[in-house]
Amino acid sequence: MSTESPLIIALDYPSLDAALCMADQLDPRHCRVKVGKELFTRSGPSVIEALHGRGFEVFLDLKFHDIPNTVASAVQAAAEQGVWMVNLHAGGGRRMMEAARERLAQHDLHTHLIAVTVLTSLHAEDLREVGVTASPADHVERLALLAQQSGMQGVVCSAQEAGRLKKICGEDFLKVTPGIRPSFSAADDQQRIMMPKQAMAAGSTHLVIGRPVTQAKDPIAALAAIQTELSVSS
Ligand SMILES: O=C(O)c1cc(=O)[nH]c(=O)n1[C@@H]1O[C@H](COP(=O)(O)O)[C@@H](O)[C@H]1O
Repeated sequence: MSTESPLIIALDYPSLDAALCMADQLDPRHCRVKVGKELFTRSGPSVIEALHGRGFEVFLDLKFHDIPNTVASAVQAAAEQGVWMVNLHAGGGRRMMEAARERLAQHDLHTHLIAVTVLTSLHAEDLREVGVTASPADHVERLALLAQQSGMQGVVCSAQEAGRLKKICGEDFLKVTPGIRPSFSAADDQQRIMMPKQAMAAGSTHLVIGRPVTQAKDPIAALAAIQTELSVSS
């Protein structure tokens, strides 16, 4: 089932049962879901099958980063499971991204392929420690341009960079933004954050939201509050 909603709920749970318990409270007409490293490592492809069976479009977030052939094969494996979106790290470089893109084309697979730029948990000092002297915004811009030239359909970035990327990469280039924090939630381990409505106004095309919903006392009330905030015009 396809949806117009920009919301992607991160099912960061330690078991298939816990993830499906949450999914069963969600409506695939109103959001997509994301399966990440913990859940996939524990449950394997069966979680994807179960979510597809419930009508959800799935973003498989395994952030591949390896030599070109290995990443291309992993992306193919993900796409063959019918996921809506899969990601890799732009830091893996042009040849890695091109190999993944070409592999999908060779097999006529239409999964959205996007590249992670600078993780939303990082700030300038973290980048300096790994030898990157550029600001997070400049490094995101550099990686996003490289991702676009390498045939990616978009990037994962923070909403703080979405406006700049809209100008330089265009509106159609996807800006999938985690680090979304409604007024009622804590930042947790995220550094470059923004509120949902502001993120959409800045140019995000999709909002990834995990703990503000999944760890809320009443997850469905939290999600409803976010949806209301998004639909109220300013
Ligand atoms: O690729 C991602 O989804 C991702 C990239 C990034 O830079 N930052 C980031 O938080 N994520 C993921 O987005 C989700 C954010 O979850 P919350 O911080 O709980 O809302 C987690 O599943 C992260 O793994």
